[in-house]
Amino acid sequence: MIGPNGAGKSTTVSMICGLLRPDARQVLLDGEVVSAGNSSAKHKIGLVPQELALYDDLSANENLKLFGALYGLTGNQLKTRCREVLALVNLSDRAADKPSSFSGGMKRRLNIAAALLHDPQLLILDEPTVGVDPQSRNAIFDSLEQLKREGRSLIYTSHYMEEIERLADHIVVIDHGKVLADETPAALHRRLPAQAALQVDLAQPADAVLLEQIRRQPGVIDIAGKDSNLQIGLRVTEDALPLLQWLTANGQPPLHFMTAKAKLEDIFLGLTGRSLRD
Ligand SMILES: Nc1ncnc2c1ncn2[C@@H]1O[C@H](COP(=O)(O)OP(=O)(O)OP(=O)(O)O)[C@@H](O)[C@H]1O
Repeated sequence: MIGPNGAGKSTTVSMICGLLRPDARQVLLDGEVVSAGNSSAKHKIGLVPQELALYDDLSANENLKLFGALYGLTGNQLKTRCREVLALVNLSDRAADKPSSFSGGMKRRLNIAAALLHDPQLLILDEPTVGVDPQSRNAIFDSLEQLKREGRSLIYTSHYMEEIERLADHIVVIDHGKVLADETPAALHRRLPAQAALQVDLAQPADAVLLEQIRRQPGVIDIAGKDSNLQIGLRVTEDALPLLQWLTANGQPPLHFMTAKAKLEDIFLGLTGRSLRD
């Protein structure tokens, strides 16, 4: 789920977890209504809240034991689960240390471990990478990808399209409490008029006549850049080869070229607008 600041992501997460009652309709999990009073449905959910929920005076393992006990785990089962979730988030060697000595990324990973103790079917993560460095972000994503491979469902909120693109099989874009798109990444991508970009360096600067000729070639949506360095928006990647052949045949063989898939970020900005949010 992606949306700018204040879009309603955390509110939606609170409703899915039964922490907030929707004004209309209801949340169903496996056909069961999720509500404050339905602990069987809530037991199937693991929540990683936006705010860290850890006790600084307890070690990582003691924190997990406490959360596990709240879910009704005891004895060997509790011990085993603590060990398993610490391994999943790569914190086994820091089990005896207190979160106060952890980096932001390690605290986030411990928070994820806490949400997994009771082996939930559905893991909900509310912007779990806020304030973490790229290394920790990558480690978090490795763990989440492993959970996906194990068949667990994830609901992940973010305002970074690159995170959503890496993880999601289905993307929901929300803003001002409304769903703006609800589809697969491929379907969302198809909404872009130019789904590919071709960057070319020509031997000589392109004049107005050449630019107009390029603009009329099949698949060309728009042209940016200037002189001999052009960025050409193409309908699909397959339009690149005929265009490169046409340039060569018309005395402008590209010195360098590169194709790239257009970014879903543009769709996100197109749907939610470019104005700043507070
Ligand atoms: N469907 C809705 N209808 C009306 N108000 C809503 C709705 N969803 C959220 N809000 C209100 O919008 C505000 C921001 O919501 P929320 O904190 O859920 O946004 P967010 O997307 O999680 O933002 P951030 O990225 O900054 O954490 C809150 O005051 C919330 O009560």
